[in-house]
Amino acid sequence: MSGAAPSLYSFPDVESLAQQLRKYVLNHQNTALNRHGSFRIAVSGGSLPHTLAKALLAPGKGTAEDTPQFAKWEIFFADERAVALDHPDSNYRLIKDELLDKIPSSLGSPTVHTIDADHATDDDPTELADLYQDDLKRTFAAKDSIKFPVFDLILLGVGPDGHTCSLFPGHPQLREKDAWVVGITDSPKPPPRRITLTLPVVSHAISIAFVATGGGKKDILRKIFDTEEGHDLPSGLVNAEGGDKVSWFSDDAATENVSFPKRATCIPRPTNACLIIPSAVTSFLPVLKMSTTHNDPPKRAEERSRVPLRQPPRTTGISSIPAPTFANADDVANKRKSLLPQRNISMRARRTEQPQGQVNNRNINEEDRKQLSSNTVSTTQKPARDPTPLSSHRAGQPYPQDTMKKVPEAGRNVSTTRTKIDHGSLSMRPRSPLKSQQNDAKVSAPPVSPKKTQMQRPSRPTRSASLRQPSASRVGVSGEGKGHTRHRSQVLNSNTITLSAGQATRQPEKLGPALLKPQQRPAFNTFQQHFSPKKEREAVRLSVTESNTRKADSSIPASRSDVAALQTEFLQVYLLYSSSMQEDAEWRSMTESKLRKRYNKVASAYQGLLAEEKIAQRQQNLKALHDWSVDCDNPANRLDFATQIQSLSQVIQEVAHLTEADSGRYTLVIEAFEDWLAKLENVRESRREIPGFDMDPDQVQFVYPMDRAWRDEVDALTSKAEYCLRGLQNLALFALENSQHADSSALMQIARGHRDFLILMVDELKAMREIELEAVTLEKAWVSRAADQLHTLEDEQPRQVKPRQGAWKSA
Ligand SMILES: O=C1O[C@H](COP(=O)(O)O)[C@@H](O)[C@H](O)[C@H]1O
Repeated sequence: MSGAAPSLYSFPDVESLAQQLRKYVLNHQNTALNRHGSFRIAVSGGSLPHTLAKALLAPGKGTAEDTPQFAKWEIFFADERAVALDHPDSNYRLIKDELLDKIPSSLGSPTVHTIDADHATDDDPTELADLYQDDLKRTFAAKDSIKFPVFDLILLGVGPDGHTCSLFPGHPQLREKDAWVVGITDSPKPPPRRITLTLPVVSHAISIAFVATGGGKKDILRKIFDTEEGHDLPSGLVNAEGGDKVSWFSDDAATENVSFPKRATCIPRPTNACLIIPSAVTSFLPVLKMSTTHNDPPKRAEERSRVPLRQPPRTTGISSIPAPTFANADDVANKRKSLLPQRNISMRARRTEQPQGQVNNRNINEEDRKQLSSNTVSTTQKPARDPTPLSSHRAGQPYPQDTMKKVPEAGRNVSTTRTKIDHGSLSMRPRSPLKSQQNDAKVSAPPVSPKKTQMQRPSRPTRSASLRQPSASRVGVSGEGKGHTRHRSQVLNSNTITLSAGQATRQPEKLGPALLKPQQRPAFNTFQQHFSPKKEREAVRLSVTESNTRKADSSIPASRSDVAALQTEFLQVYLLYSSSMQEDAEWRSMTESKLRKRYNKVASAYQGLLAEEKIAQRQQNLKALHDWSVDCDNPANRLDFATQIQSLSQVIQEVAHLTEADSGRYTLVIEAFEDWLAKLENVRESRREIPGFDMDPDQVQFVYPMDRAWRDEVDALTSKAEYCLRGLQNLALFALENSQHADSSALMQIARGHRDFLILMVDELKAMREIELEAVTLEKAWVSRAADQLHTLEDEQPRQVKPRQGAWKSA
């Protein structure tokens, strides 16, 4: 159980939902392709295919990120009805009609994993489920045993009863802990026989998305998200198990009754936090230890280590080196244990005995294996673990004639991609685990599943030259004095020896006895080459006694073996770097998601408080209004309730007009006064700088009084404000000022706010008038003093020029 909550997205309509779903799916596609080169998705039936088709077939932006790369898709079914593939109830047929048949050829064809058509109508769907599980194993556990497959994305629907996949409320299959796929015969929704992925498989997916639209889903969504009961429903269990890996894409009609916090936009989860490795590097990158997802619940760490790692490239050459997929010794030990799902014995009691053909197949495989061993693996040979003819087939490509047969067509000319397994042919299809164990007891042949430990290792001479191990004769052929660092497993210690070609001599202190017989050096395996933990390294110093080819450029590695070793170094550094990058990205995304959750929690708590506050405020207002109206009935009040309300509303309106920014009358008189005050300050400042009356008379500045219009306007506004104030103060409402309800009501606060504002307005208007009068008086005094001083001066030193008449005289 993850503990974190799923995301519930609610969009106004299916169109906007489809847009976001497209982004979400393609985001997962791109991440998956970067991680392992294919996109492994499971889809449901019901209403989902229609919405999915709307999302994926819509014209995109034309960018690579916004383009479905169907050729790299592996489509599985989250559940399937046990009916023929062309039956109207078939989920395959549904997705085929809605989506597959409509994919433009330019986007490629997905590989679609259908149920086995031959068993689709069996009375008991157990075999059908097992065969589908086998198909999953071929994709997810081709190389290694794993506990559960890890889908890149599972798209689910939800029924009105809360079922998802074909997991129905209260059904015993909900408790399945080991099997990947189970059959049911008693589905409450027709048809009764079905197969379905199990709950642990669903919850192991990297991401899980439900698509639920329309008013028909509103009750079940409310139940799932808002009630205790909903947590036990199959879809509620997916929420609980998947936690924040789960996203719900719904429309407003479906979420109408849900109180659980909804989101209106889908923020794509940073699933592409993984390092994007250039394809040039991945082509020879031995393994990228991939954390399946940063969302895996921590308690599954042990399981996580078993999930399939990066798929090996399918080409040979340097990329054909078998990639070890276990990071440590424990894992290697684990590898020997079967982690494949073990079906509960009682459930399997009904199963028929393993047909004899299975044993034959094993013999054939064994023969085949021997033949493979005797062959030299060429650089163009397919790796032994590559899909056999039984592996899934790409839509649109021809099927191998001998290993499949066409599935009946559902009205259109589309062939299914399910391969038909011919038990008489060379079959590597692993049986279900229990069967395998039973057969292992009967047959001494090795298990059919091509486990890596049993696989033919490509013979060294044919491996790509660039990664070929240095042969004894090549060890010494290194750059002149340019030994490079190697892992100890690569370095052959010896006393000084002259190599067979007589070309290089090792320094005695660097070489151990092992090099005395360099040819007996244990065969180097590719696991060591790439995965030996970095050991203490020593530079191999070579004293080259003869070099006919390396003189030109000592910076170029001496031989292919040097190149191989350098590549190894590079890859190890690269792996270290990439894993630290990935850890960092995972940490960031985890922190981000924690923060987001915390933020959402606070935000939704705040929203809740606001809503409560609103309700409380409304009640207080109603109460205050009521009390006010009651008070108005008091004969002491001259005005009736209606008149008082009107009077309050007039005041509110008047104040709003007067104070309007830029054009309100009160605003304008204030602005004019502030300008005048600024000039007054300037004049005073200039007089402070040149004290007394020493100033050149032409430079003298004077303070002019405000004009008459301004004074009249101030007086008029003062009267208006006083009038409004009187109107307000006459309201009976203020008699309730100390009453418990009315006092804190918005109504009272508004009335009180206006009253206080008007009081301040009157005060301010009066203050402006007084300041202006005082300033003018002071100015007159200053001018008269200046005039007196001038006369005195003139009497003492008669001047030629009489001072100009002061402008103040005109004031
Ligand atoms: O029977 C099924 O129903 C569910 C829900 O279908 P919907 O039409 O209500 O969306 C579906 O997810 C499942 O695949 C299908 O088999």
